[in-house]
Amino acid sequence: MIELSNVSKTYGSGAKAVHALKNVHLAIPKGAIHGVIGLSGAGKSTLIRCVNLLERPTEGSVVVDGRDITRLGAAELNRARHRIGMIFQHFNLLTTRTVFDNVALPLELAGERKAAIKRRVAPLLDMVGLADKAGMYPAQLSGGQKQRVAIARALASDPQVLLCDEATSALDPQTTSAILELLRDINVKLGITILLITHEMEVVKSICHRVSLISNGELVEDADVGDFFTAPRTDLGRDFLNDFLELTPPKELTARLLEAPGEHTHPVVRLTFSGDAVSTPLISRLARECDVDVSILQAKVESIQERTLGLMIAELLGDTDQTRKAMEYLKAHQLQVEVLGHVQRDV
Ligand SMILES: Nc1ncnc2c1ncn2[C@@H]1O[C@H](COP(=O)(O)OP(=O)(O)OP(=O)(O)O)[C@@H](O)[C@H]1O
Repeated sequence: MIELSNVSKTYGSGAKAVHALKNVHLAIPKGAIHGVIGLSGAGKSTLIRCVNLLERPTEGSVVVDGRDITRLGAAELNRARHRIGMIFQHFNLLTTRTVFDNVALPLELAGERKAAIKRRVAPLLDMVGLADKAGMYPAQLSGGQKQRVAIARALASDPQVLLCDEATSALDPQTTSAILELLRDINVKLGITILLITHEMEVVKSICHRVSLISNGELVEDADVGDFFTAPRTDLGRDFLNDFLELTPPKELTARLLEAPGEHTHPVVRLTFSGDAVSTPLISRLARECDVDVSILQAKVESIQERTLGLMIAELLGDTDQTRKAMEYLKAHQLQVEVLGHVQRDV
């Protein structure tokens, strides 16, 4: 449905050139919900704006529903854009128009008749749960209600694709989940393909099927959401995951962590396990089979889509041979083992 091939975007030129996107390839099938995550300035907004040509790529093609929209003339591009809805972090509603008139706007611009507009807007307001707010003005609405109006407006021209630019970033957690629920509903009921950009892993976890990670204008990961949350492939992916899961070693331990092992040190490890490993009593088996003690400092079990993910930070207490054997044992049982550092052993 959406296919970006070799897309690059450079702002400015010469010494002031900013390479916001570099050779991006991205394929999103019809009906998918795809998230793009990245740090501030990574290129998320530029990427999503290239999909409806709010930004024109410097290079590459953007194919939406089989047509390369970078090659369309002005009139054709305008028509193509009608089938690509977009919602924004700050809603972008017209303050002097009522809720009804905001939703009606794209239809008015398309030259629809009043009666047809009325027939179209009423069910849309119903769908987003604002049937009783048609005559109100944006200033009289909460943030969540404003975003619902923006969603109804984006759906007015019957789009095949909905682009969401940090659509929940200005909302509190409860309102965020209600809006995400609505987006999921729209995806299921109307079969609309959704591309969203966010810096919130919670958004990705809640509704996305796949996720891409963007860093300095490059897509560095592109994975099924379950895979990304259980086994990110890059350091940045792991940082996002650990921040989201809040699984960082306690401060007093970090202060004592040494980078390299010493004569009387033992390793502190972060263990990530999924699938069968979650329900297997691996830690007690590890203690028995490798003759080590395991001191658990933090542990957490998360449900991500249909999969369970376990995380743990632990000290492995034993001599060098025992702890090495313990790490091999864990890896052999499909756990990811990351050595966070080493702490001095009490002797
Ligand atoms: N119109 C512009 N002119 C020049 N540089 C720009 C322009 N828009 C974005 N940039 C630069 O391009 C890079 C990517 O910006 P972009 O807004 O796409 O990132 P982002 O990931 O969406 O960031 P944020 O999460 O902070 O919104 C940044 O270095 C930014 O400063």
